Amino acid sequence: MKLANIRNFAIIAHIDHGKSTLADRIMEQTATVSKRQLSEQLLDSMEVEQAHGVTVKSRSVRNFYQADNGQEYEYNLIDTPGHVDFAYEVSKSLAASDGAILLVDATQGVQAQTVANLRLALKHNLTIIPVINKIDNAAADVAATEAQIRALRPEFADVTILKISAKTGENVHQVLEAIYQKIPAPQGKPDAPLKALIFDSQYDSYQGIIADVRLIDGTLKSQQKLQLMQGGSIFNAQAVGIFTPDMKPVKELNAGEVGYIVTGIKDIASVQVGDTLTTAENPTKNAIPHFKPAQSMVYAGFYPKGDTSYEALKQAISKLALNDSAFHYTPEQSEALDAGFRCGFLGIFHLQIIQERLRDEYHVEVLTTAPNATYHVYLKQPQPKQEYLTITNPAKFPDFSEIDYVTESYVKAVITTPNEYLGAVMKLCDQHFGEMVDLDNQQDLVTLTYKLPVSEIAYDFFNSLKSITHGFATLDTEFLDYELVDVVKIQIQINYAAVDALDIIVPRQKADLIAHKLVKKLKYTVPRRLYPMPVQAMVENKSIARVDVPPLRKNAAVNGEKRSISKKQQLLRRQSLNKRQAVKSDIKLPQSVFDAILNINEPD
Ligand SMILES: Nc1nc2c(ncn2[C@@H]2O[C@H](COP(=O)(O)OP(=O)(O)OP(=O)(O)O)[C@@H](O)[C@H]2O)c(=O)[nH]1
Repeated sequence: MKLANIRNFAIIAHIDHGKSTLADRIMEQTATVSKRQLSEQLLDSMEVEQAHGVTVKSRSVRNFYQADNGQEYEYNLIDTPGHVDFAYEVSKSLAASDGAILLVDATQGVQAQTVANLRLALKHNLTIIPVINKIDNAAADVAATEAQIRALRPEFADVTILKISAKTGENVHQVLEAIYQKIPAPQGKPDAPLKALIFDSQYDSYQGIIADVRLIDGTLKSQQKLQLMQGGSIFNAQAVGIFTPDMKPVKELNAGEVGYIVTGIKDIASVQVGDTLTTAENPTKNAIPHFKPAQSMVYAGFYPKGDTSYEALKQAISKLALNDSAFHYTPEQSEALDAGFRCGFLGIFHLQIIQERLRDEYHVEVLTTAPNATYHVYLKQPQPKQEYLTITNPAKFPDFSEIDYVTESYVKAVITTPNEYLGAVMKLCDQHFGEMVDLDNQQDLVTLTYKLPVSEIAYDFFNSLKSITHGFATLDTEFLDYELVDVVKIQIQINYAAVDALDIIVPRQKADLIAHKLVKKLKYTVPRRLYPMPVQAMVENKSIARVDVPPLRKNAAVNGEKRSISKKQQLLRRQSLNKRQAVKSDIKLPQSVFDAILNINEPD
């Protein structure tokens, strides 16, 4: 296809505004897939996506469109996720696009993620086509939505805003026509040396790493000798192809096109998203500027569970990380749980999706520790060449006697809520040490901007926000900086033995409350023994809360047991022996113990 007839575009929107449904209609109306083939939301094929009804991974698909002007166009469409935790996926897709369809649900109007994704698209200099969706819905307020869209950008003031129903297909044809009329063709040079952006990748046990590429210049063929400019690997392309949306091999990919390449490389670390692909013989001079790596907001430990071995978990995690470049991991060792990994995520929903993908796609069982934020700990006697320690695992938090002060990562949280919930939202933010930065009132909606510590929103903040606003509020977060905080570590001892995997860092002000809640929860989740076991929460070497996990059987010393005196004495001897032995904890902690910590930070 000649460059002038290629269009690469993404569909961006707030969550549930209909991106995947529009992608389905586009594939149907361009006959990329037949109506019969088209199960609903064809591109959301992952199990987790179907279970949650959301897009998690971006996906690209090539369509051929017979336009009303008599010409044929190649439309490379990239469907993107809408949830805040997957903004990094969106930004990778946008780097491979020249334009974006900005879809807004007429029943909800412009929402937080509409604005955030539009901002991202403008950062990539994309041409935007605003489209109003769900006009068939009785609750649609098309005029109000149109006014909101026009108010977003000065250049939207007099553009045509299309009004469609992705569900019924009404006016989707107008979108197909607007794509070639409005979005520019790619700018590449077909005769220049090969320059291609790797914007995604996945691992196949037979074919090795398969990378999604967007060609800027040149041609990419199978059996070509290729080179990765950052990673340095040199390899022969095993095959090249396109997504239709299934993988379909083609002879070559040309400047401006989007497709995949089978690298044959099995070493997972050698292919990085954002790298530039070129030929080994005649390489391009300048690499494409690298993406900014995604910044992890929350961390949690992953440990093998059940029949899963450490090696199996390691394999699964490294393959998954290849497919999700916002997911980071490093090996770690816990006294209580042995060898595992400290993993970084963009948010709690991201963590949940990764857990489920490990289970569904890699069939490994994972024990997940309670999530935490990142801390910078400044010591009284700093280590040489190290101003502060970066702590992503509470077990590594230094002893309080060595600490001078601690700073914690903060985010800017933009919350959009209907007016009636304003009071409840402000109260929630106050309870989480939020500091209001801005309040903007537009008709029935209020947009609140808060500065919040990551640890306060890492747990259940988003769910609490959804619940107090009956699902109407939206949350958009952006990393700000590190700020001074007064925090302490709560250490848990079960039967007098410290369990490092249960360590948590909390604000000093809340330590007492959280410690009491925590031991109470542990009372019913720690597996029982034949004897009672104390569970204690320690802060700065002092026990501040304690409960006893009840024994499995009655205590032999309890009155009313119909046994002989000698039998009782024998039982008592055994019980006290058990107590003395339990110096190092040998208790196998089930997932429910860690889940008990998950929402500990929430007000009752
Ligand atoms: N009435 C009506 N419903 C629609 C229309 N378009 C999408 N929907 C429905 O809206 C819901 C969300 O649509 P999706 O296409 O999954 O939305 P999405 O933007 O891809 O969502 P994420 O991938 O989670 O960000 C689904 O139940 C669709 O059936 C439309 O034009 N009219």
